[in-house]
Amino acid sequence: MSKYDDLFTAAANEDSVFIDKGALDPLTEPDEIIARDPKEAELASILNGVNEGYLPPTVSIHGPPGTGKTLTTRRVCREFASRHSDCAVEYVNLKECRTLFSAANEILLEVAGERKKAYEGLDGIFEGIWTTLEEYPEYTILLLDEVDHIKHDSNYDVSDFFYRLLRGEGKLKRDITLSAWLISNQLIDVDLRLDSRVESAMGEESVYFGPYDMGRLDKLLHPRLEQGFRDGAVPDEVRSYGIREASKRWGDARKTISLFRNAGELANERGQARITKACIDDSLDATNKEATLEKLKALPYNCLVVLSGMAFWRDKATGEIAKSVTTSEIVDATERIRPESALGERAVRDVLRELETIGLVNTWIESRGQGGRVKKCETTFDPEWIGQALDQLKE
Ligand SMILES: Nc1ncnc2c1ncn2[C@@H]1O[C@H](COP(=O)(O)OP(=O)(O)OP(=O)(O)O)[C@@H](O)[C@H]1O
Repeated sequence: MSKYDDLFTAAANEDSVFIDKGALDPLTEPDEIIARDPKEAELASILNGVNEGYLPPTVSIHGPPGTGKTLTTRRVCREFASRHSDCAVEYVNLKECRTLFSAANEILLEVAGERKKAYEGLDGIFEGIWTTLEEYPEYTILLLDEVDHIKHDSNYDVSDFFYRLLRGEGKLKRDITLSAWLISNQLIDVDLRLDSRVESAMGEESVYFGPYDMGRLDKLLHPRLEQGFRDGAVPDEVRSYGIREASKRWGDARKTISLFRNAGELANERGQARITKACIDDSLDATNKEATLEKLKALPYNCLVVLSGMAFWRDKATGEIAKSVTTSEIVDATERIRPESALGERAVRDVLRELETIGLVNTWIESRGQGGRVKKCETTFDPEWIGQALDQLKE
């Protein structure tokens, strides 16, 4: 026997709680969309416009993460297009696009299979898009996913980008019918502060995907748990407990699927034939931490500077990171940690407002008698994770 035979024998787990772990990967496309019939009907009714000679210029598909926006919208649109030769659907995810130029180039790549060079500018890219779409069926639906990730950059303005997409000269000249479906966590015209000329060019249509309640999460998880786990590995009361906690905390299908997979891994590590409530509890903490670290790592630079400033001060007695700090303490800390990117009081307040909106920080005003009033803040998660997120970003 080679050392690898021993290695693989030791790694094999005859008593694993899993029989098909792939079923517990949220990236695995399910055969069926579950518990979203009303949303599928709303989307179908908008699509039916093709039969009536009209598609809205934009449709906003919004709602919190993991609520099935992408899965449902893509599936329903594709099924529709496969039944209507006068309709084409293209899907582009804008998550990794750092500039508006690269976002437009992603769209061009999807429709034409090529990218333009920087010197051709947005004009060149949009010209390429319209020339290609001229050859397309009468109606084109462009699904733009994670559209809230695009931001103003030093060369172009988001409103300008959308104006070209909706009312570009090349498009109007060729009489192209394009319906842009904007998938995001926020209502896009509010989030991106689009100007009024763009707002008036956008459609009114919007479809909201709310968080999943317990009943829906249960239905959604049922086939995955059946397929993923051995018979009896997830006792009924543990399954209900996990689903109840997941719906209370997140209402997010992706996180709930991961919750059960992590809990199964913990049961295996602990040599248990079944998942217990303790595995769910530990997995809830781990899933929460994982999700928060992901959120932190995706934040803009100034947000990370402010959070580092919050985690700078230590409690003298315990040595732990101070639970709450004032805005001037944050300003002071940013000067000490990163003098080159230190932030003033006003900038810190703006960033704190942003962090509070996305649920990472709580702020309040504290009265100090004669000393006046100060704004205080604390993180909604363990502040030690800030350092961990920064370390992961350096890796
Ligand atoms: N109704 C559903 N039926 C079956 N599986 C679902 C359903 N909703 C979500 N899922 C599962 O959860 C995963 C995440 O869903 P999806 O990507 O559509 O969410 P989203 O709302 O677009 O999330 P985000 O805003 O984070 O992009 C899907 O890949 C799928 O595995």
